[in-house]
Amino acid sequence: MDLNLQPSLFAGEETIGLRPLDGLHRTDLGMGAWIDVLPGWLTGADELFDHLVHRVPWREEQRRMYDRVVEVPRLLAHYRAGDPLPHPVLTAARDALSARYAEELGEPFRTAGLCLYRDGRDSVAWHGDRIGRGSTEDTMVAIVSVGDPRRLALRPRDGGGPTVYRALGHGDLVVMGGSTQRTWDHAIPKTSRAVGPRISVQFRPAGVA
Ligand SMILES: O=C(O)CCC(=O)C(=O)O
Ligand SMILES: [Fe+2]
Repeated sequence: MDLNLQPSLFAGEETIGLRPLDGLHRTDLGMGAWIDVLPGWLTGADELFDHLVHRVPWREEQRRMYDRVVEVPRLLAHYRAGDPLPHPVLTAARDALSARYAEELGEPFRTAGLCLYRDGRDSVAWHGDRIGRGSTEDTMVAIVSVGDPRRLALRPRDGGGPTVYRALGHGDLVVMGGSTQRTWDHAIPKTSRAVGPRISVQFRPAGVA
């Protein structure tokens, strides 16, 4: 794969693992929506990036846009409930998140979607994860990011209020919860800055997409 992979300063030095979830910080977005953020949850993020970029069976996807078929500007991989994940730390992350949010979520995280943004031209347009139950029910989508940070943008669907940004990469965790998927949209905007690749891993409960 032709990726602009920067050699890491710390390559091979940090063990891939998880820090405690204690430092999670919640931001109330209003309308029952919130995000929890924990920078640097994952240690050895550069090593994990390297592993995932080479081991995951990345797919290109096309999408029909009116009368045209367009390339989705990022690479994708999807793991259904029960599928083995591409690194044991992702299984540990999913289980730690399920335990942490058990009471509030009422069910475990089950599926994992992986996205690879090769450079600043890769992106995802404004959307909510509303293909499944997220359109009608409160739910959660937890995202672990490795590689160069990209901005996750969130804005209320009704047009009221300013856009919220969080730069995510290098092992950061964000959890979108409550009504976020149906009352807010999110996006990874394109950027003209010179950025290296980023991989995001999204954990969702069954029936949320
Ligand atoms: O890359 C990200 O952090 C967000 C991806 C996303 O919103 C999605 O795949 O639904
Ligand atoms: Fe999304």
